[in-house]
Amino acid sequence: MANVVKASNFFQSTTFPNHVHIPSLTKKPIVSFKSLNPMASLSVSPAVGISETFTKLREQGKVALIPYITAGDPDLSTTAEALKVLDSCGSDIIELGVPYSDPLADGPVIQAASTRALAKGTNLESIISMLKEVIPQISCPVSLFTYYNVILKRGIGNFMAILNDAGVHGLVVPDVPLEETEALREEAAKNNIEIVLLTTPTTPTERMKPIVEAAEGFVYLVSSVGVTGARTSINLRVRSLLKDIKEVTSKPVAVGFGVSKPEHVQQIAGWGADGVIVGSAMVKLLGEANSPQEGLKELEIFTKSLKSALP
Ligand SMILES: O=P(O)(O)OC[C@@H](O)[C@@H](O)c1c[nH]c2ccccc12
Repeated sequence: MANVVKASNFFQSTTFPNHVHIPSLTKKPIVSFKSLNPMASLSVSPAVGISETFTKLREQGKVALIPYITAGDPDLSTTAEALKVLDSCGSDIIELGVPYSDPLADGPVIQAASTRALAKGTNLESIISMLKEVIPQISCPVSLFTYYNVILKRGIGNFMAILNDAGVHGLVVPDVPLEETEALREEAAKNNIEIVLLTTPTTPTERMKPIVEAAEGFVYLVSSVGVTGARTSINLRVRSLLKDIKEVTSKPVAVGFGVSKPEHVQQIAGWGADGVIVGSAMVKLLGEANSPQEGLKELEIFTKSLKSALP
């Protein structure tokens, strides 16, 4: 695995990896999801978009719980069930990661999850096939999470149309250079998709401002330098970083990286964040359990513990 660059350099990079490893893509969906759940025909009211979700939460004085899981780990049918569990446990937005062979900004937990998912043949096509079945059954919006090359490989317009057709509402692309986000936003807007952008503790103010200005849905504040992965404590600088960002925008700001305990989400909410993103801690429960059923049960218990710690 390529040596992982510091996320701070990573996010400010104006170039992205010039080596491109794209897993071999199988064209047919891995599993048909119709048979999995006899209730599959049931659908809930269509989810509203990312911005609307935050508007509603603000009116209720609530803070968004935003889990991240890697699609296809331990397998896509478990991912389908995990999305429903996360939704039923009160997640407000779900970040679903497309596994990638060179996840430079990811720590060992998500890197391992991506490797397992790719080994199972997971690709964008099989993920989209699963989402077309599951999204009508959940009430919270889904935001896809992918590295830039997955988009470029298919063409930006085609990629956005694929997401729109599946009912995806948001998109997070951690390695897209700010200078290239306009092309993404243009095609995304045609497909009712909001492009979330990230800022970090080492992003200079003069760069944070255009990022915040261009961000749609919410601003993703990366809490600490380095890669994704549960931390024992949250960087205390997040408090002042939130203040700095909120001085230049009224857009919602959600904090991610390292969040792994109810006291973390409580602390971040207390600092004025509009949302909290939890990834590795969720991915670990699902991907490293003795069985998919056990992983789903632990995910449910953990998600409920985080939700109850949020206003
Ligand atoms: O895993 P953590 O430390 O809880 O952080 C959220 C993170 O997983 C998710 O938002 C994410 C997954 N891969 C990324 C790459 C870059 C930025 C963010 C991410």
